Amino acid sequence: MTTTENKLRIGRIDFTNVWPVFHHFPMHAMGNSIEFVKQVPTGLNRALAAGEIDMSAISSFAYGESFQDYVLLPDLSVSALGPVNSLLLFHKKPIEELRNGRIALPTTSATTNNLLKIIMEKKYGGKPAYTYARPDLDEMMPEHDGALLIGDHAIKASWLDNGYIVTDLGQEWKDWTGRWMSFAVWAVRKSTIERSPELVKKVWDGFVESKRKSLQDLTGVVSEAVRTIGGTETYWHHYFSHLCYEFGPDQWSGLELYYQYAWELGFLPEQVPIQIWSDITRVRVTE
Ligand SMILES: C=C(O[C@@H]1C=C(C(=O)O)C=C[C@H]1O)C(=O)O
Repeated sequence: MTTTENKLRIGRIDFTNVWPVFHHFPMHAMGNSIEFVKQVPTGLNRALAAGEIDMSAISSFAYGESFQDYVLLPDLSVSALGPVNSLLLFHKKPIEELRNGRIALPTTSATTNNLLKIIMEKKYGGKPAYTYARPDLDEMMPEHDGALLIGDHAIKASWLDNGYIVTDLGQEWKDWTGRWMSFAVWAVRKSTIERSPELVKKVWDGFVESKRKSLQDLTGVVSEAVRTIGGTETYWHHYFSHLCYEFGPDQWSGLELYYQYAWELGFLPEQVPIQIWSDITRVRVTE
C-alpha cells in the first residue's frame, strides 16, 4: 500500500528535450503516490544527491559523482550520435584558437560543461579559463571568447542571427570518438529501490510507455513546443527525431569513455561503473 511516507519525489528537467518521456506519462494511474519536481539539470543533480528527491533525470556527469548511491534506469536517457542542436558553443574565433581563451559556462549544466573541458584539453590540447554564468548569451559574450548554452537557452539563441560561430558538442564528440554520448540519465537512489521497488517499477514502465507513444507520433510534443517555446513544426520534428531516448550497450559505451576521460583529467575522483537497475531485486554492474 502506498503511504505518504513512501510517496516518490521525481525530478523532471525543465527543458524541452525530455518531453517525450513525460508527455504521455500515465499520471492518472499513479494516484497520489508520486510528485514531480521541475528544475534545470544542476538543480536536480543537487536535490537527488541531497536525498530531497528519490529519482530523477539528471546530468550523466552527476551520476559519476554519486554513483555509490544511485542505480540507472534502463531504456531511458537523453543521448545522441552526432548533433544534438541544443548543446552549443557560441564563439568569436575558430575553436582551435580558444585553447588559451576565455569561455563562459552555464550554471545549468554539468555533463556538457565537462564535455567541453574534455574536448578542449584532450582534442585541442588547450586549457581555456572558464567562468560560470547565467545562461544568457548577451551577458556571457562581452567578456568571453566563447559561451556554452544547453537546453532551451541554446535552442532560442540558435534562432538569432548573432554572427557567432556555432559548434554542436554532440557532433564534436562523435567526430572525435565515433561514439554515442548520453547527456541525461534517469537515476534512482538505491535506498528508494529498497523502500519502494514496486512503485519504482511502475513509474519506470510509465516513462518507457510515454517515450514509446511520443516517438510513434511526435505531433503532441511538437505542437506543444511550438505553442510554448516558439519555432516551427519542422524545427521541432527535426529536434526530437535527432535525440535518442534509449539507454543500452551503445550508449553505455559512449558514457564509459566520457567517464574515463573525466577521471583521467581529475574532474571525477573515481572510475565510474555503469550500474543498471535490471529488476526489483537485482542490480547488474557492467565493466
Ligand atoms: C540534450 C541536452 O542534454 C542535457 C544536458 C545536461 C548537462 O549538460 O548537464 C543535462 C541534461 C540534459 O538536459 C540539452 O540540455 O539540450
